[in-house]
Amino acid sequence: MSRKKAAKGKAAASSPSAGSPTGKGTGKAARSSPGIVQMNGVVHPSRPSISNSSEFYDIAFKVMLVGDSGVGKTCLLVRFKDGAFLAGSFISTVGIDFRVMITLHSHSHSLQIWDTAGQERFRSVTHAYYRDANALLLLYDVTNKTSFDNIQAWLTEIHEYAQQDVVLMLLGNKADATHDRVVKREDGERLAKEFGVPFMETSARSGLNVELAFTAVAKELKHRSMKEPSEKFQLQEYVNKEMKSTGCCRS
Ligand SMILES: Nc1nc2c(ncn2[C@@H]2O[C@H](COP(=O)(O)OP(=O)(O)OP(=O)(O)O)[C@@H](O)[C@H]2O)c(=O)[nH]1
Ligand SMILES: [Mg+2]
Repeated sequence: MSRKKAAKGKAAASSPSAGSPTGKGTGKAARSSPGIVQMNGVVHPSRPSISNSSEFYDIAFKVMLVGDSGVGKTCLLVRFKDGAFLAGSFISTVGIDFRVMITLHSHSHSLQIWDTAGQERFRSVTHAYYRDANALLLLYDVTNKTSFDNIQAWLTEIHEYAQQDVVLMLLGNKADATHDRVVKREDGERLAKEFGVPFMETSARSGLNVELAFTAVAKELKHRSMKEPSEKFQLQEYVNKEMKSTGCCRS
C-alpha cells in the first residue's frame, strides 16, 4: 500500500520496490484503447495515468490481475473500467501493463490496477511486481481445464513472491460461455475452499460479477487499513450476500 498525496497521473509512474523490470518487446502487437495507458511491459516514468483527473488520493492499493494467458485478465479490466467487452482477436499482453487508477466511492482510497502477461516468458517480470501488491485477482478460464489445473502452481508462486497478507481472490472467468464450459462452478468452489481463498465466477463478456470482484477486494483492503475496524469483514460472505441480493451472478 502506498500512502501519497500526489496527482493520480504521477501515481502511474510508480514502479515496484523491486526496481524497474522491463518486458522486452516480442514483435506481438500490444492492445491499446483510448484512455488506456499501454505500457508494453515497460514502466515508463513519464506516462500519464489513464485518469486525467486532478483529484488527489491518500492511499493507493496495488491490485494485480494474474493467471494463465488467455483467461481474460485484460478483458476483465477493460470491462470494469469502460463497461465494454474487447471482442475480436486475442492480443496477448506483453509484460506488465498499468491500466487503471480507480478512486473508491465516498473516500480517498484508490485502486491502482495492474494487468499482467500470463505468458510463461514474462513470469520473471511479473514476479518482481508481486512483492508490493496488496491484492491479487487470480483468474482461470472455465472453458480451459489447463488454466484451472494451473491454479495450484499459481498459488505456489504467489506464496513464494507475494506478501504474506496479500488479499487474494480466485475468479473463474468466461462464465457466459455455457457451451464451452469444462470447469464446473462447484470445482472452482471446491478448489477455493481447499486453499482458503474467496471465489466467484465472472464474465468479462456479460459483465457478470466484474464490478463485485473489484469492489469486494477494495472493501477488504480498506477494512484492513483501518486501525480499529468497527466490525469484522469477510470477503466471501460479502460476495455471497451481494450475489444473493442482486439475484444475479450464478451461472
Ligand atoms: N466468452 C468470453 N470470452 C472472453 C472473456 N474474457 C475474455 N475473453 C476472450 O478471451 C481471449 C483472451 O482475453 P484476454 O483478456 O486478452 O486474456 P489475458 O488473460 O489478458 O491474456 P494474456 O494477456 O496473454 O495474459 C480474448 O479473445 C477475449 O475476447 C469472457 O468473459 N467470455
Ligand atoms: Mg492480457
